[in-house]
Amino acid sequence: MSKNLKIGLFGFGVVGQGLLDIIQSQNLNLEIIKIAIKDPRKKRTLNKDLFTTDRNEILNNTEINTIVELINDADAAYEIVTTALKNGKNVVSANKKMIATHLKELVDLQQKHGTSLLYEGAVCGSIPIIRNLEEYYDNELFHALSGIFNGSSNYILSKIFNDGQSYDSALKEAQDLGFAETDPILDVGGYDPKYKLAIATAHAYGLFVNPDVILNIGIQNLSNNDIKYAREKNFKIKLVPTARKVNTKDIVTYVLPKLVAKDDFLYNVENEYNAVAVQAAFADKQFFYGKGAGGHPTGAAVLSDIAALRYDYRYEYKKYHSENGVKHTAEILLEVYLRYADEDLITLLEFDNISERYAASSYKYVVGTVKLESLIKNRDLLLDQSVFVAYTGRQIYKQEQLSENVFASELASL
Ligand SMILES: NC(=O)C1=CN([C@@H]2O[C@H](COP(=O)(O)OP(=O)(O)OC[C@H]3O[C@@H](n4cnc5c(N)ncnc54)[C@H](OP(=O)(O)O)[C@@H]3O)[C@@H](O)[C@H]2O)C=CC1
Ligand SMILES: N[C@@H](CC=O)C(=O)O
Repeated sequence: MSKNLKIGLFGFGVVGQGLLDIIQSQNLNLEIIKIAIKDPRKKRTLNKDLFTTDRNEILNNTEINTIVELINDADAAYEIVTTALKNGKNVVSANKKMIATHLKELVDLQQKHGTSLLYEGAVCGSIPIIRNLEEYYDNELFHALSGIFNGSSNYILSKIFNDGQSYDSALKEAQDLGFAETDPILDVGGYDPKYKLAIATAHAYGLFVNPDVILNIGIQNLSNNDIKYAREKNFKIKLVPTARKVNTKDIVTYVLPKLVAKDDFLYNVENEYNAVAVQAAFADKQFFYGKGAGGHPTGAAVLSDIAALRYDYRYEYKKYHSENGVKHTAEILLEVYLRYADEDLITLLEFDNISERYAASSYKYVVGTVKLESLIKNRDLLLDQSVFVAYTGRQIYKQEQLSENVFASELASL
């Protein structure tokens, strides 16, 4: 029998409103009892009696059995979600930063209190990737995932590459359309896709990676020279998170701008659309595509989670509980395009090999292979405005990795 859901909603912004629009357009067996917001002076589209600024009015209300958390404050979201789970309430959340940062604790809390936390809307908006990773793919056979996990930065890059728009005006549009985070450096700096990557990695491999150890380089330093370089070689630039097994136990993760060629799955993913390309042993490549930001697409994913709670659905984290011995590594060589100003950076990064070099007074770049560990070690220098890094898509394997047949086939993929 399906449960009658009595909902306490936190947040009535882009996603909260989007969810309400969808709920109001359908005849669903659920009821929103109360909505918590932050600013009591804001004009609302619903009766003011439905709103509160006191979170305990919802968290301590015994009639409410389901919390839907859609606020833009990760610390407050953590307090709300953990209290709700401890109080025996099931939770749906779209807060990727909060979930990625506290995932292990949130899994333990669900187990301890017999409650369920679902978060499909937190990763790639409307694309049902978490339930697919959780239910469909076996760990041994899952090789890699990558894609476009951030609608705002993809919107900006699309406007730049397709319409010749400026970075600043495209960012402003992404903000006006409700795609961007409150602080847009989370989007353009690659933090938001990093949180999403950490969550996806947990469901793909059973590996919980602290987002702080994942390298994220964003598009905030993109210059006209970088755009010209990419255009001349018929590439587009996309911001691409990747998680990949480099042998049977080691998993590498990173978020980097990528030079994307016409035959890449991601080349035609534009605007706020997201995509996830998956590589598994026998299924080979698969591709998920859909809107990754915006009130209605994200609201649709949130509603799908709410509906799943009616039937007591919960993530079982089977790969994590199987203790499969997978671990995180940064021991990998990547080929990158690097624009720079200071020659010392080239020395510090200890390039393994440089295949292309250009130096004029106002524009210098190299293309070469570098250890991911070196990029991580020098991350602060890579964030300087004079620097832009983009992955070319070539990953160089060590001889022992190549000798494991099953992974050698991945050389030219994802
Ligand atoms: N926008 C998008 O496309 C997507 C967003 N997300 C995630 O969904 C969440 C919500 O995003 P979005 O709707 O865009 O954000 P908005 O900024 O549009 O709305 C945030 C809402 O949270 C409320 N709020 C903030 N702090 C508190 C608090 N302490 N207690 C109660 N309410 C609070 C605000 O109240 P008030 O109205 O009073 O200001 C507002 O209603 C974020 O975690 C975001 O990362 C996920 C996928 C896509
Ligand atoms: N700011 C995010 C919103 C959805 O997660 C994005 O742009 O993708």
